[in-house]
Amino acid sequence: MPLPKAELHLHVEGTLEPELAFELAARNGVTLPYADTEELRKAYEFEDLQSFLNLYYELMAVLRTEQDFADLANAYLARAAAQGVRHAEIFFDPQAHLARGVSMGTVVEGLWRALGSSEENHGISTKLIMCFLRDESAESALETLRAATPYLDRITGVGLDSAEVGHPPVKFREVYEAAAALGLRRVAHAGEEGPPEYITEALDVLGVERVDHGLRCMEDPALVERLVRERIPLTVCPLSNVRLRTVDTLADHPLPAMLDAGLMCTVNSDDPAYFGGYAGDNFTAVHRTLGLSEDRLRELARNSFLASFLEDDEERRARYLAEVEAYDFL
Ligand SMILES: Nc1ncnc2[nH]cnc12
Ligand SMILES: [Zn+2]
Repeated sequence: MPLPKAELHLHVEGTLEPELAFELAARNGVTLPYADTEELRKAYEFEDLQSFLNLYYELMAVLRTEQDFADLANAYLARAAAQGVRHAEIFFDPQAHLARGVSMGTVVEGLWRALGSSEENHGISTKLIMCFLRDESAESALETLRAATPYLDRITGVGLDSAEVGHPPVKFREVYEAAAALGLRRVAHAGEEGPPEYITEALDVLGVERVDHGLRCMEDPALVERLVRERIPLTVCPLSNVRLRTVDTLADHPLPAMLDAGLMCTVNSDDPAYFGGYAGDNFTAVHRTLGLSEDRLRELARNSFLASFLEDDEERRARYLAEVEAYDFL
């Protein structure tokens, strides 16, 4: 049995495996510019975040109906369950779908077909986090939030993703204020490719409770000290950082230094279909390559539940935490 964990940084569109992409393409009469899954997999060589995003948005063309989104989420939940994920807070990118003529209702209700029965079907509790694309306008983000208002009972929080550099958090001050007023939780990608200042801005201007990635905080000791003092969780994604060349190799990953500094890190998969591994694979990789001890792995798993938005169900959180403490690595 794998170590129980929560997944807090997972883009559902990034779980689209080549096999499912071709299946949905056939179902929806969409032609992909790749002959087969093998040729598609060969395109998974990324230079940086943008080169990945180009493929990520291109493949979304196959997602058209509620059932497509349900199938996508169910396939993820089944894989996550096999890797010890007990709770998942799942990102989705509505603007990428709205732009293709797929409605907010299709996306949210489709995902909900899987998430609403995830506990029974997969033993995983879930929450949904709606992300704004930071390379789109602030007005578009506000429109997206408006389009989501009929579905807010399904949505726990908002996030910020896509191309980071040149799109500082401050651009989204207004939509984050509006989201907070609606009672939504707030997270944002910051310090993946962007500078440490973006992390500070995400905290101070957007009021985020967790920072997604946050890796580049390590360039600013004062910021590290603050993140430690305020116990701000960072959702680190080791295999993603290698594939997107944020770090040279996994052996160079700053995760051990981050933990030694006292940062509240969690380990997550980001876009597992593209980056070579799901949550458990990321844990295994940091154990094997970075030599993280069993105590450190347990700390990462504990942090994942502590950093999750389970305030509405503290009993459940306590149960998951007890599972982590009782876990026997042998
Ligand atoms: N790692 C990542 N960074 C920014 N935006 C993303 N969208 C999907 N994955 C992402
Ligand atoms: Zn991400």
